Amino acid sequence: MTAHSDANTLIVGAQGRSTAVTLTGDSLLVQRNADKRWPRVESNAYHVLWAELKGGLFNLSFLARRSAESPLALVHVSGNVRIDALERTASFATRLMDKAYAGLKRHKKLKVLVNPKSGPGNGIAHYNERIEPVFHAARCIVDSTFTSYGGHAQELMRELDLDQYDAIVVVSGDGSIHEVINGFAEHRDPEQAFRIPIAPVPSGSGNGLSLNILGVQDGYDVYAGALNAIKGRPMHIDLMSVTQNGQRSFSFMSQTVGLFADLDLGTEWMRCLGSQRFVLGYIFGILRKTRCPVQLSLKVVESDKRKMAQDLNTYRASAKAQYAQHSPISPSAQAPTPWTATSGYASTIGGTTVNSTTPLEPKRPSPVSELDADGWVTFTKPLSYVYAGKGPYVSKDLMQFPVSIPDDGLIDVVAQELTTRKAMIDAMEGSEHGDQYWMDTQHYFRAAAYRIEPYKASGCFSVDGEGYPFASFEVECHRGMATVLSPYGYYQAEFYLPEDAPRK
Ligand SMILES: Nc1ncnc2c1ncn2[C@@H]1O[C@H](COP(=O)(O)OP(=O)(O)OP(=O)(O)O)[C@@H](O)[C@H]1O
Repeated sequence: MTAHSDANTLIVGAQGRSTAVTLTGDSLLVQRNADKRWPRVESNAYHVLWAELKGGLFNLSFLARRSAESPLALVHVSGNVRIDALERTASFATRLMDKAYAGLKRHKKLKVLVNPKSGPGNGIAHYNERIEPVFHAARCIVDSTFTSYGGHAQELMRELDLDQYDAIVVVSGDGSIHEVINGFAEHRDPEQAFRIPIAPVPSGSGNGLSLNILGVQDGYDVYAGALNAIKGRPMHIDLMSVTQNGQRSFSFMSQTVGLFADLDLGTEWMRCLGSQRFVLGYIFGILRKTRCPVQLSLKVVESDKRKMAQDLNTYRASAKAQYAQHSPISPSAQAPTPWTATSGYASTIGGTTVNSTTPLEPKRPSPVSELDADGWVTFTKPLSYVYAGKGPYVSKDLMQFPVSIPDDGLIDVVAQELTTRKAMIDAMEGSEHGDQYWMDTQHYFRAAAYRIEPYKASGCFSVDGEGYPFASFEVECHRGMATVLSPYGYYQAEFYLPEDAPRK
């Protein structure tokens, strides 16, 4: 063992089997000379779940990676402390805990919902074997429910006792998150319910929210999701309300008709394949090359792709700075081009800046009609699909909304023109990085609202991956309405202007 006993290092355990724990700034190094498989474990204070001296025994639990690309693993260290080292050990544990929970609550009260049927059906095993041990190590107070049927999570959230919990942890895919927000919306005090943060722990097929919050490396890692439930800070996100046949429901991630709805809802029988089912469904859909039988109308706020990418980077820089100071992310402070119902809107369509009172003068042939008296335009080209939502990833293979901002009060609406099979196959290349965003046939709008009117009776309509009737609907955005926990304070997805992109 190379560690020596200085102010930053604690040595515990019997000689020959001792463990040295070194805390330098926020970095944690654990050296275990008796552990031949993983003798040197590097981590940091954020990943520390608990450290304490109890009955002459030092205990430390934390998450760590074997290498930069590895998933997280749960590590427990414990060792006897000599009587003459008790005081020093106690103060080391206190210092480590103060760093580990700087600005954060300890002993969080968590309501955990586990969907046993999500994705390949691993929810219960994930929970028992990996997630619950993390909450136990962090001394959280946990109240867990394994959902028994579709709609169960929504019922529970509708009746939730709001004073009882610090966060709602959802061990599932996006369908159960959809239920949680709709349960909150039906609560007798919805405003208060939506202030309780939601922490997704991925065990579904798409896990879009988890990917957006934790990033691609950690978005499928249940340890990272569990840690975020303990250590993440509240981040406000917009919700979208979908009104159809006089009924309103809420969506946190996406609404889609055409190719992507067909592949999402039409591949339920391939659930055991995890996210691979979406890739197969996409290929089947391209081969069929069906026109999406709807009319799309929008209240456009922005459609200049370069400007939207620049806005994203401005937003991220500001969110990073704000989060670094441990301040909660405020919905009003950072979003560019805020839209309010009373101010009208400024927008760029086809590269020309317009506002709600000036007629459109596009430089390129515009893909939309002229503004009507109420500020709506209609998309005029034949469609392959419409995909609208918030948050860059809808699954690990598809960054559908690369420039999305969590709380700008605007919906990102993608209208994909019907184009050649080759172009659609080519669009798969780099779609995990959002490269399809730059396709000329992919029209991308930031909209305050949009409307879909089918002109055929049959088709698929998916909201957050759940099937809805194929009938007219309208979507509005509700700024910063829900709260999630986040380790970063912004969607964890990199997206660049083509000239700024790092070489792959
Ligand atoms: N015990 C249960 N039996 C059957 N269905 C359930 C049960 N518990 C929850 N559900 C339903 O399972 C549906 C799918 O769950 P979920 O979205 O979590 O997984 P997924 O579809 O695999 O993931 P993703 O949405 O990320 O692709 C939800 O709509 C939920 O209503």
